[in-house]
Amino acid sequence: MEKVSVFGAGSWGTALSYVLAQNGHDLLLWTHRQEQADEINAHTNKRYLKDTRLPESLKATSDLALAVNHGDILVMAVPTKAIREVCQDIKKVLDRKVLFVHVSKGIEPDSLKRISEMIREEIPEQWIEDVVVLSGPSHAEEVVQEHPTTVTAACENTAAANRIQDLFMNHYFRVYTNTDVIGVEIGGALKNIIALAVGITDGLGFGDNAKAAIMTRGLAEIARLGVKMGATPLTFSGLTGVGDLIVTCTSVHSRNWRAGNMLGKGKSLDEVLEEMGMVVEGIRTTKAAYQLSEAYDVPMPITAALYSVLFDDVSTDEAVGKLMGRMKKNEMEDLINLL
Ligand SMILES: NC(=O)C1=CN([C@@H]2O[C@H](COP(=O)(O)OP(=O)(O)OC[C@H]3O[C@@H](n4cnc5c(N)ncnc54)[C@H](OP(=O)(O)O)[C@@H]3O)[C@@H](O)[C@H]2O)C=CC1
Ligand SMILES: O=C(CO)COP(=O)(O)O
Repeated sequence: MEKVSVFGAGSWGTALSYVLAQNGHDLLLWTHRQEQADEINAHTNKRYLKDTRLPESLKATSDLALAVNHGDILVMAVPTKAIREVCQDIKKVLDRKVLFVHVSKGIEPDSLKRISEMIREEIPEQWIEDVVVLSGPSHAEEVVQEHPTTVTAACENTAAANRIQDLFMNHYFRVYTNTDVIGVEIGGALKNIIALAVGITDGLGFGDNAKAAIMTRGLAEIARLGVKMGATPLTFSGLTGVGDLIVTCTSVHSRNWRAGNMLGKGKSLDEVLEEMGMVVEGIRTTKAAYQLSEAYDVPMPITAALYSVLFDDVSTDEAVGKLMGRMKKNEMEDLINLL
């Protein structure tokens, strides 16, 4: 049994706490809202997981110091834009080495940092045993129904990845390991952009041909950038690459797909965000990925088209027209450029 604290009691932090509590670990879930801690201690979190009865052993607190002092493993499950703020609060209390795990999917615009890099920037090195990324095709709503789910624990330190594999693994939650932290973080973050784009094409009334086109060419541009950043190409054919792309682009649970779908149906970005009430990571990540494509000089046409819709007021019809009218290409140009 491990002592674990999870920070962030939205859909994913709560679902992972469900798994950890069921696995018999000594778990404390931190939320920044006392009324939410009270609700979780009464075994529900209806805003995020409306039909789920949480295990009796899943305890929550809004006392951050209590949560920091409780865990030998600290799991960061807040949206990307809150990672630095929560780390800064954790740093004020932390006085010993702990293993960090993060489960969020995003890249910070402007700094262009991945989440593991942000954690390492905010927490003093002396208190970090290591940082493990847990990512893969996994909607919270299905995890708490105990439907079979597979994810990856990534860390260059295989002992740390193995420890997190053991922590989460059970009969419905299967965890693989990988040493390619860059590939796992880039795949997990950038698939949200492609899910937004697929949502748009579905909202526009296009069919499965368009969906397959965006998913396949989307994966090509994610891998093109990731490899240039130092990722292993094979990671993009794994759970955190094509696996997470499939789940996010085809599931009704996906907030990114749903947000894109509303955009495709003509709603404004503000209207969409108001209606969602949950994080849509792909929007900020589109900005970051667009900046990364410029910084690394990597063509990312789908990302650029989505960026123009979200931030430059280009209509979805015009963006589709531009993508379809690009100059002729060899499908294997990335491979050809490598040889
Ligand atoms: N949902 C899923 O199935 C999966 C999500 N993820 C990733 O996990 C991360 C979290 O997503 P998810 O749980 O779904 O998001 P939700 O929108 O469901 O919940 C976000 C949670 O974070 C809290 N929060 C926001 N800002 C702060 C802050 N500054 N300090 C403390 N708490 C804060 C929110 O609090 P409040 O309620 O007060 O707004 C809420 O509890 C994202 O990066 C997402 O991509 C990864 C895999 C699966
Ligand atoms: O990352 C996820 C599934 O693997 C969740 O995706 P959404 O944020 O689009 O719901």
